[in-house]
Amino acid sequence: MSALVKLVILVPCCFFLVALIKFLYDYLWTPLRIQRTLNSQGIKGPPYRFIHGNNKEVAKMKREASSKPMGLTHDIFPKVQPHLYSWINRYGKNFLFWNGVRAELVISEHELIKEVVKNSERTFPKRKPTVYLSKLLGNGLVTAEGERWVKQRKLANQVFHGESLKNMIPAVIASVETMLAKWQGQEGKEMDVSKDFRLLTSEVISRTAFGSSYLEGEKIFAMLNKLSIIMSRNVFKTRIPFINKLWKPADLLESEELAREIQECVMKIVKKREDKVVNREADSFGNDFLGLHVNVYHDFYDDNRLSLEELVDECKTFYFAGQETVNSLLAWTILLLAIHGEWQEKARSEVIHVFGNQNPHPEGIAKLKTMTMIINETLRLYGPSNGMMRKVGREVRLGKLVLPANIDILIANAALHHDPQLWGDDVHLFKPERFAEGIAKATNYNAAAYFPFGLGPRFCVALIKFLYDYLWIPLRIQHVLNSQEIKGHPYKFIHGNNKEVAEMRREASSKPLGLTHDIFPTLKPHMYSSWIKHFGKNYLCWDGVRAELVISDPELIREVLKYTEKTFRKRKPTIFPSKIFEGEKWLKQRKLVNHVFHGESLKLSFPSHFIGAPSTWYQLPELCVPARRSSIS
Ligand code: HEM
Repeated sequence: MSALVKLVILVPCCFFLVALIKFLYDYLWTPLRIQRTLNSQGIKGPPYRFIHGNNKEVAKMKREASSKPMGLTHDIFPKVQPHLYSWINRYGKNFLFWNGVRAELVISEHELIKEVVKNSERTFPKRKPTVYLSKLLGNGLVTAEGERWVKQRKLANQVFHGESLKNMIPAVIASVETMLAKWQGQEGKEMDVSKDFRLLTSEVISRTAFGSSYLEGEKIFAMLNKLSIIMSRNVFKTRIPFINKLWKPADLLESEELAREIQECVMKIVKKREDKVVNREADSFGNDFLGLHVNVYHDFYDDNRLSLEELVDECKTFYFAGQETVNSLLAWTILLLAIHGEWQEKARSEVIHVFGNQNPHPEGIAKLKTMTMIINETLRLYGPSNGMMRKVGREVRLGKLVLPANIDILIANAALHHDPQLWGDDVHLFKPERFAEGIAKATNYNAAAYFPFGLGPRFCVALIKFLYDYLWIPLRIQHVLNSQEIKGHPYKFIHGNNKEVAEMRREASSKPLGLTHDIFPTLKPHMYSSWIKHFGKNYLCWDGVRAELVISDPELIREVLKYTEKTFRKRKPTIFPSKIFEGEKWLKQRKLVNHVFHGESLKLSFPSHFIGAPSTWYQLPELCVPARRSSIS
C-alpha cells in the first residue's frame, strides 16, 4: 500500500475518531458528569437519556394531560406544565431534567430565585435563544445580553416613560371604543372575545408604537403568531447531531421564510417613516417607539447607534411581546369576571364611581383598587409567562449548591403562583380579596413568591408595570402613611412634588435676603415655609416617584441614626456615580479612615490641617470624620 493511499484512509479515520470522541464527550460524558455533580448535592431528577434527554417523557406527559377533559377549575399547572408539576412532586422544589443534551435546573425556592434574577456580576445571563426563538425575536430586548441589552433597555425605558406614555392614552381609548362599538347589539350572544382582544392589542401596538394602523401590522402579527406556534411545538424536540447540519426540517425552513418576510415588512414600515422626513412631510422621525429607534439607527455620531438588524429585532420583539401577553391577560380577566359575577359587579361599580362618564385617565386608574386586585389574581392563576429562563455563565455558588458552568436554569413562576404552601388551601380559587392589602401583604413580604412581570433588572419593560410603579405603589404608600397620621403634599403622577419644590425655590431665591442668619426658608423653602408648618414635624413628600418621609422629631431622628439591624441604610446616590458602601465594606473603609484620623497620625498632620482645612470643619464638628475624631481625642 502506497503512502498516499495510507494517508487517504488514515485522515478520514482520524477525523471520524476525533468526531466520535467529541460526540461522546458532549452527549454522554458531560451530561453524566453534570448529573453526578448535582445529584451529589441533593438535586435529583429524571435520569439523562442518551441524546434525547427527557424530551420523550415530556412529550408523552403533555399529550396525556391535554387529552384528558378538564373541569371548570383554576388548577391549571398540572395541565399546562405536567412535567414540571409531576417532577416537583417527585423530586422536590429544585430539580434537574434534560432538554435533549442541555441540563435544565428548575428552581422554585425563593432565596435561590432572588439570587438568580439579581444576576450580580452577570453570573446568570439569559440563555442563547434556540434556533426558533431567534427567528421569532432575533436578538431583541428579551434575549439580548451585555452592552447590547443596556443600550436597548435604555431606549425602551424612554418609550414607556412619562409624557410618551401619557401621549399613548388617546390612541388606546380610540382602539377600545372601536372594539366596543363592534360589540354593541351582541348582548346575550356567545362571542370569542379572545379574537377581538388580539385585534385590539394589535391595533394599540400598531398605533402607539409604530404610528400605523392594524392593517399595516396585520401581516407581521399573523406571521409572528405562526412562528410562535412553530416554536412551541419544537421546544422539546431533540435535534439530532450531524443530521441537523445536513437536513433542515420543514418547520425550520418555514420559520426561516417567515423570519425573512417579517424583516421585509418591518423594513417597509421603517422606510415609510424615513420617507416622511426625506419628503419633508415631517421634521423628525417622531418620538414613539419606532421614531426613537429610527433616530438612533440614523445617528452616525452616537457610539450606541443601532444596526439595521438590531432595529428589526427590536420591532419584532415589541410586536410579539406586547400582543401575546396583554391579549392573554384581557381574555382571562373577562372569562373570570364572567364566571364570578359578584366580582364583575364590584369592578363595574368601582369604574363607574371613579370615572362616571369620563374617559379613563392615569390618576383615576390608580384609584381602581378592586380592578387591580382582580388583575393581580388573574395574573397569579393565568399569568402569560411560563417561566423565566437563564443559564449559569460560569461555575458559581447558588445557596448551598455549586453549579457547573453552562447549564440552563428555569424559574418556574407557575409552580410558585399555584403553591398551596404560599397561598393556602384556597390556592386554586379565584379570590382577588387576597390582594386587598397589596401584593406585599398577600405574599407575606416575599418578593419571590409572586412575579408575573418578572423580577430584578430584567423585569417587564411595559406599560402595565409602569402604571404599577408610578401610580399604584406611590398611592399605596401615601395611603398607608396617611392612615398613621403622617400627612403631606399629595403625590402627583410621575413628577411627585418636584414642580412645587422648584416653584418655591424660584420664588424664595428671587426675594432679597436681609442681613440675617435665618437662611433655612431661603435654602429649603418647601420644608420650612410650607410643609413643616402645614403638615407638622414629620411629613411625607414626593421626589418624583420616590416617597420621602421628612422627620424632625428628635426621638425619631435618634432611632433612625442608631441604625440597628441595618434598618435605615444610606440611599443610593442619585447625582454622582460613586457607590455608597454598606455593611462589611463600609466597616472596612471606615476603619481605614479612622486610622488616618487617629492619635499619632493626627498629631503629625495637625499643622497642615490648620493651613489647609476648610473653616466648615470647625463649624459643623458633628458631621465630619476628622473633626469628630479629634474632639474625641
Ligand atoms: C400582562 C402583560 C405582561 C406580562 C405579564 C409580562 C411579563 C413579562 C415577564 C415575566 C418578563 C421577564 C422575563 C424574564 O425575566 O425572563 C417580561 C419582560 C419583557 N416584557 Fe413583558 N409582560 C407583559 C406585557 C408586555 C408588553 C405590553 C410589552 C411590550 C410592548 C412587553 C415587553 C417586554 C420586554 C421587551 C421584556 C424584556 C425586558 C428585558 O429583558 O429587559 N411586555 N415581561
